[in-house]
Amino acid sequence: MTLMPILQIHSEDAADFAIVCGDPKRAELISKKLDNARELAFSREYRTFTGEIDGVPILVTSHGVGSAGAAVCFEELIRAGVKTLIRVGTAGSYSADHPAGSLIVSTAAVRAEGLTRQLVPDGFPAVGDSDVVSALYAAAQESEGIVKKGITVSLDAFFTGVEEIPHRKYKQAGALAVEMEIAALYVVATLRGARAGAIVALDGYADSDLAEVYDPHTNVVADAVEREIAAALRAVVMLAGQK
Ligand SMILES: O=P(O)(O)O[C@H]1O[C@H](CO)[C@@H](O)[C@H]1O
Ligand SMILES: O=c1cc[nH]c(=O)[nH]1
Repeated sequence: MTLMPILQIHSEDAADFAIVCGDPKRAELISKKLDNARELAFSREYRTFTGEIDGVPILVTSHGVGSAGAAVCFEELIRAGVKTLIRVGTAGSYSADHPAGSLIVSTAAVRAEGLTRQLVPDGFPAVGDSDVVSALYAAAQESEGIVKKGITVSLDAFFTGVEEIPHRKYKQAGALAVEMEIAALYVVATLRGARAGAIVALDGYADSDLAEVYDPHTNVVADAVEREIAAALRAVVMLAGQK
């Protein structure tokens, strides 16, 4: 039995599946959908619950905001024994075709952050596992509302400084939305031999042309978060059945 030094969970409590999300309160919300849910640890921004969905053991852990801290969470979950990680997050949209309340399943992420540059060479892709992405997309399509799958962008900066973030170019190249941790998740999972996927609920526009006041605390976003949680849990059950 090994204690993970930062998450403060023991390897004996690990499950094959983990859902990860930025917000500790969202981790608690997800835990309430599980059978036999129990809090394992709340260390720094990392809050971990254990439980079961349709008899499948699962962990839920919050990873905080930003790739560097999130990567610590992904690394320790994998070291503890987790084999499949699913991020359930929020993101800003690049298109009025998928406004706030829509869901995006991330097939791959643009590595527009600094953490993965310290892990792998330039040009190394941040790609989701095809089985996990397919299960998430199939599960999400069972829900109401707009669901798309495609490339997302992972940034370090949430608020801009004097440097321009090339949102327009990412959008013209085909990216659908922007958030902060999927690239780290996909690179860490690939490096460590785990598999990962991600689904995000859109909470507004990130594109400078479409930008609006950022307010992720609306009913539209809360409904979308509920739908993505349900989709992620359905995907876990589907993936567990494929073994
Ligand atoms: O809602 P979460 O999972 O935190 O995801 C998004 O929200 C945070 C920014 O508000 C960043 O962590 C970003 O990736
Ligand atoms: O990183 C993020 C997350 C949600 N919405 C955004 O616009 N950006």
